Amino acid sequence: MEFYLKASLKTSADPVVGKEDIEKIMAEAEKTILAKGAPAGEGAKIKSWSLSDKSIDVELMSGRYVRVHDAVMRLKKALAEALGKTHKIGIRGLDAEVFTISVPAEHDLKNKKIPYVKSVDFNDGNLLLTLDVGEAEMRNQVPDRILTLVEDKMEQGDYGAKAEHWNLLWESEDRDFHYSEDPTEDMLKQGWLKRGAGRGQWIHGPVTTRLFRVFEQIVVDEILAPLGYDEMIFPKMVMWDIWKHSGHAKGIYPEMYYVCPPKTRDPEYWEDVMDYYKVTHEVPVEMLKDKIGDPIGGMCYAQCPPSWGFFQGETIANDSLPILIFDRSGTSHRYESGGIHGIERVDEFHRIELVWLGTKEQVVETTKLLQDRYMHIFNDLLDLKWRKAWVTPWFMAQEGIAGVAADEVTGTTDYEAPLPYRGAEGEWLEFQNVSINGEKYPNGFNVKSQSGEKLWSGCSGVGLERWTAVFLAQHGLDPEKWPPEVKKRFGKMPKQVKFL
Ligand SMILES: Nc1ncnc2c1ncn2[C@@H]1O[C@H](COS(=O)(=O)NC(=O)[C@@H](N)CO)[C@@H](O)[C@H]1O
Ligand SMILES: [Zn+2]
Repeated sequence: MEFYLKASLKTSADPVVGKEDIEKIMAEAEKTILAKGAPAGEGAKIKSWSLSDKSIDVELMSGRYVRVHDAVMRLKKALAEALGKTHKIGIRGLDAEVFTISVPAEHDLKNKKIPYVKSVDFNDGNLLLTLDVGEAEMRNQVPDRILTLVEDKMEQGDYGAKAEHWNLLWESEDRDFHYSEDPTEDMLKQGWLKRGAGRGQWIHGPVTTRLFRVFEQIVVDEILAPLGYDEMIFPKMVMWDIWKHSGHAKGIYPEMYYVCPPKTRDPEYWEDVMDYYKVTHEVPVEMLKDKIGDPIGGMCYAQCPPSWGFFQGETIANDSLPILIFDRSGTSHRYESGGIHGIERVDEFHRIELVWLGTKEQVVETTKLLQDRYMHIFNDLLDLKWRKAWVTPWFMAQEGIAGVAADEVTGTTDYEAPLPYRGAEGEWLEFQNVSINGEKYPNGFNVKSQSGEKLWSGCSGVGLERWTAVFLAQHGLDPEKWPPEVKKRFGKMPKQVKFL
């Protein structure tokens, strides 16, 4: 896999006066700034460079490490310092004249309409993507996301691009990580958990269960109690009708777990199945197919849709608004992409789902209060390296729609964190999100307000597997090394079952 960039760094005056300094930087760069963060020899390379009377033109190449768009920013910084200080020449901007990514691929992409991708050419086992990106896109990791999107397609088969929309909102300061193992591997070794019998399913022992409950308690103590959220229990088997009103019925099919009832409770009807098992000790799945009814819906997927059945068709008194509720009553199930994953990507997961509804002002205010509380939790209690990004609203992604919502307020903020064991350029993991869903659900479920003002809603999904994956990936498995607020709540390590 190879990145190539031909860039022109626009200078405020003819850079030839700084030729010596530029030569020095270009000569050393591959060993210094373009090598930082990469395994030996895998940094970015300078293929060529030259000066025009108003720019420094450079050709860069790279593999997976120090990608050309990161490399050119590092070069720009070094050149700007050198030229600025001694020659009072500024670097005005950066034009990417040619930006290509070549990826090994078995086949061409079916859907070539990917944002910022000018062309996709497939020949002899390679996909050549020609990008049309500016400095902002290069800073916002757009090329990385295009690569991830294309690699995901390779891995999952190219079933239509849900082009990701992603814009960095905020990032915490860097932290030194003293641990860089894959926490799932470590937890398996220490017997904290075991893989369940099902795909992407885990059995949590006393230690990880304790950690889940510590995180849950932090959410209760720091958010739900102080901000006045009331607990409810949302149904966990979701009927088609709910997903028709929520919009999931447009696109949920490839990733949901379906639920079918028996055609009848009459035991005689099932006698042949039971006899078959008793004789063969095999479950006659083929026979079952004719004896079960049509799927009535599926297992909980997004967690909030079934709550709207409580408000559907109602008019809500003004003094009941804003309504602040949450649910942690059961599991969510998604038929996730193939391959063996750690606990960061599972088919059965545990989430606290917060839902709030009211007028637009009330929802925007509630969301802001919530974001502030999360900022406190991740900076002061969990002590994480993390960031927030504005992304395609979760409900659009789940309906297979790309892009962003109509207005600039409606949308999803993804909370992401690096997993040190994935390496410096490794993909960050989304560990929760906060969304303003606009009028979508009150409209979808026909919910009105006494004042007649349009109702808005928001929701936030706190994934306990994800919090745990991020927390342990950054802090390791030794409670002595955990931030005090987590260590205190965790208490004494539960006794471990000893397997001989
Ligand atoms: N396969 C999975 N494994 C573990 N956690 C998951 C998985 N899928 C989603 N989650 C958790 O659930 C959170 C919200 O999921 S979401 O699809 O992004 N958003 C929604 O469904 C919204 N209804 C808010 O919950 C994610 O941020 C993540 O923390
Ligand atoms: Zn939700």
